[in-house]
Amino acid sequence: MALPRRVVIALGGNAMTGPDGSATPRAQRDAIAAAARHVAAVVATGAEVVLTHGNGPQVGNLLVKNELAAHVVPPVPLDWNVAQTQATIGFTFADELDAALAALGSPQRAAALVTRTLVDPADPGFATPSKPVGRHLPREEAQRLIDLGQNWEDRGERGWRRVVASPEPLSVIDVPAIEALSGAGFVVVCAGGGGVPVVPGPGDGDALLGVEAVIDKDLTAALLARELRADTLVIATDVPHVMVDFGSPSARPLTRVTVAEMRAHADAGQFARGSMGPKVEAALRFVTDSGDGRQGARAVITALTHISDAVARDDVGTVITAQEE
Ligand SMILES: NC(=O)OP(=O)(O)O
Repeated sequence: MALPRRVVIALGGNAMTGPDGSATPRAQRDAIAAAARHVAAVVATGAEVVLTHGNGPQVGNLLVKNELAAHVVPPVPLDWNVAQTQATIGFTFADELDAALAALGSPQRAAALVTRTLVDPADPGFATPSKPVGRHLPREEAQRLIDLGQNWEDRGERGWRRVVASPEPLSVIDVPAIEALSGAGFVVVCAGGGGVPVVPGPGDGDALLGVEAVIDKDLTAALLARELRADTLVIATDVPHVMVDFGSPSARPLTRVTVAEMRAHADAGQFARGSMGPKVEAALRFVTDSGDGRQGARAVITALTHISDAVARDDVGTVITAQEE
């Protein structure tokens, strides 16, 4: 297998909290330091690396702070919260990536970019909140907040979680800046939390406007990878493989699958909405939409601890390709 030239890596917001879901600054810094070492190992393979990350736990916590302090200081809209999470996670990643790269003897350094993603103001995702954010709560506490007008849904064993509007990403506005930074040798941290959602201004030549939503970062990662003409999209999660028949005696890991096989599994309802579902959808979109004359675009879904092996080898994680190779 030829080593990829450009790799986009997507990390979940949960990978940047403590093992118990703790989102204290110390827990987030420690988790990001561990993740940065794995990302630096990918850089050491020689690929140009662009890193994007989630913000589900962090942006949900900012929402709570806004609401609790609303009688003291003016609350800010959700798109501002997304930008704030890009800044805090971005600078922490830049610090930790710089250290991890230096430890490997790499001269490369990181740069974090506040990034906007265009969405359609008429997207149905605004009317039907679906993106889980923030902490899990027991049903009784969630019900109290539902009674106050919030949207919460049952997320199974861990409890209930708030859901917010989540439109489809249409275009990553700042791709030219990402390309310039990457071309100058930086490991670029960008499009965090799926990007700050923006819509066109009301008139010709008007500035873009932020809108209150949180975009799914895996779907933005697929779009970003395609717009950057990456060879490989790596979606890091907490399991080594995507499973089918999960939780049943016939459960089995998927290793190498074609787009057609993976689409059939997805259509059969194998992957949970709000967890493995968007990762699989993102992988399918990237491989399908990258079929514009380039050979070998592939997506890998695997554990964070396996990402450098997944870039250098073709037998690690769940590998999705256009056709059997
Ligand atoms: N924005 C987003 O998808 O974040 P998570 O991956 O943390 O849920």
